[in-house]
Amino acid sequence: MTDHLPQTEPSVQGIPFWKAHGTGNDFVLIADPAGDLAISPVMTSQICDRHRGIGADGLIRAVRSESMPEGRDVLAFAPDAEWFMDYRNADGTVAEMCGNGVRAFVHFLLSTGLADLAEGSALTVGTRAGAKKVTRVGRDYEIDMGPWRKAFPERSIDDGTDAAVAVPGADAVRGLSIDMGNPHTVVMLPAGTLLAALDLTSKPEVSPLPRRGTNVEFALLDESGDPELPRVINMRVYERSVGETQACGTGACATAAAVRLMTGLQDAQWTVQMPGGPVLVSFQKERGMGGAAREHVFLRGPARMVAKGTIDPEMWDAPQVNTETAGVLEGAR
Ligand SMILES: N[C@@H](CCC[C@H](N)C(=O)O)C(=O)O
Repeated sequence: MTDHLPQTEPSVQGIPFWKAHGTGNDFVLIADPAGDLAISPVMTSQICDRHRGIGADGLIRAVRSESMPEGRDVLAFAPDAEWFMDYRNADGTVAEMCGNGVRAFVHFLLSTGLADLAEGSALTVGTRAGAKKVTRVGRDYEIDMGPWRKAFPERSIDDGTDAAVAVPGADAVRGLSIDMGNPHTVVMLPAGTLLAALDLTSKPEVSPLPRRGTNVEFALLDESGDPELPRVINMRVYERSVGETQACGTGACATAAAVRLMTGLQDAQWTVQMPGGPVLVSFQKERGMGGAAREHVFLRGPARMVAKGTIDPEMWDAPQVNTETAGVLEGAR
């Protein structure tokens, strides 16, 4: 595969970027095959700013796995993981994994010619949560997200929950913390709750809080679905280091896993309906392993390209502070 993309060193030409989304969870993507770009947290938050930047829930840098230390760690056990998804949240912090992001990432690799993938074939990508196998299925992508696990296996109480969650204007509710490579706490709301009425303009308080913080999902089982189709869970999410987003892929997987645990329903397939659209979450026992078979979660959904452009050098090369207002304030002295 040739690196035919425009050079991405900071320069008078600016930095090429692409924008894509998966069920409304949107990302700025930058190709940096050799891992030359130093993208600071401040730079990331400026790019993701919806008023002063391009605007996105996260920034994804596509780096060849061999070109960064976390990528080389993945290559040690997944030698086919040529590309690494370097994922940053909108506030500039690094995240281990992003389910919608992986779909957008693979779609980006294909759209820009950095990778090829025939219908029905799979590509392995590196992430901070390990290698993920992604299969192209029509206009969708299906990711083997690996096994899920309870974040606090010793802590669940009788109702299957392990955490208290508080949102403004509502009584504290109970949740269950699930590790999908990144952290999640899932609250299953009682039937009849109006999901749209939840105030997710500020961060829900979670106690105990998983060590690396948590994404918080609010889930409502849809009892009115067609029995011939996968059961539907309606869900909203408050993402760690971002805020409310239209959709969260790892969150959808954590939600389906938690709802199965909390309800005892053992369905293998679930539709998780989020404000940005539905994804399909499936559970499958790992094949061919000795000992206890672990259960893998599969996430299927779309990814779409939106735009491509150039980050202007005025922004890219700017000092990493808000000089814009600093100048005005200086003049007022
Ligand atoms: N939207 C993502 C998750 C992105 C990372 C998350 N905010 C975190 O900090 O863990 C998804 O689709 O999974």
